[in-house]
Amino acid sequence: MDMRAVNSLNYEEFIDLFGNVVEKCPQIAATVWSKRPFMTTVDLETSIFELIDSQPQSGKKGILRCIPDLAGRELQKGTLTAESMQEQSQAGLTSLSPEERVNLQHLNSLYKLKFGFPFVICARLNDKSKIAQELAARIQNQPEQELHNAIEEVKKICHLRLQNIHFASTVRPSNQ
Ligand SMILES: NC(=O)N[C@H]1NC(=O)NC1=O
Repeated sequence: MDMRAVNSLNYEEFIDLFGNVVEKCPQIAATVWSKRPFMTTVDLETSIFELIDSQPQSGKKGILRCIPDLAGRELQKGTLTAESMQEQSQAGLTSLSPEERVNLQHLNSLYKLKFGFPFVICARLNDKSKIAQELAARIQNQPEQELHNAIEEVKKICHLRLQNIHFASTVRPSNQ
């Protein structure tokens, strides 16, 4: 990523580019814009992670509550963000058998009932069977441990989304 170009973006352009690196939380990009200049993508990522970590428990839960369920209502309705759609489809969640879908949705509901936020996992680093396994295992955790786990997954998703933006802006067709 050309950091000079990134650092010269006004806040509207910055939010356009980075507003969804944390799903449906453009306020995070809007806040870290004030931390410019960033030397590297890692520097930008560190600012985002520090902001997430500095949130009180209620703020962390708020971030998690903006994330759509895996194989949930928004996938069925076709209303996922482009990023989320790509991630869920890469993990095989768009081609579940009816039994797999019912199982995932059932566990998702139990998880939400217990913790008050959705089950979050970086879909691109897992596949549908690993996701179902992790969900069944993590639902056993204590609330504090699980809030920590879920936030760490948000950071993995954010890291990969930042990398996508990085490559989209640095890789050019070979004939240019
Ligand atoms: N609930 C949940 O984990 N959702 C997501 N994970 C991911 O990688 N993309 C998502 O939409």
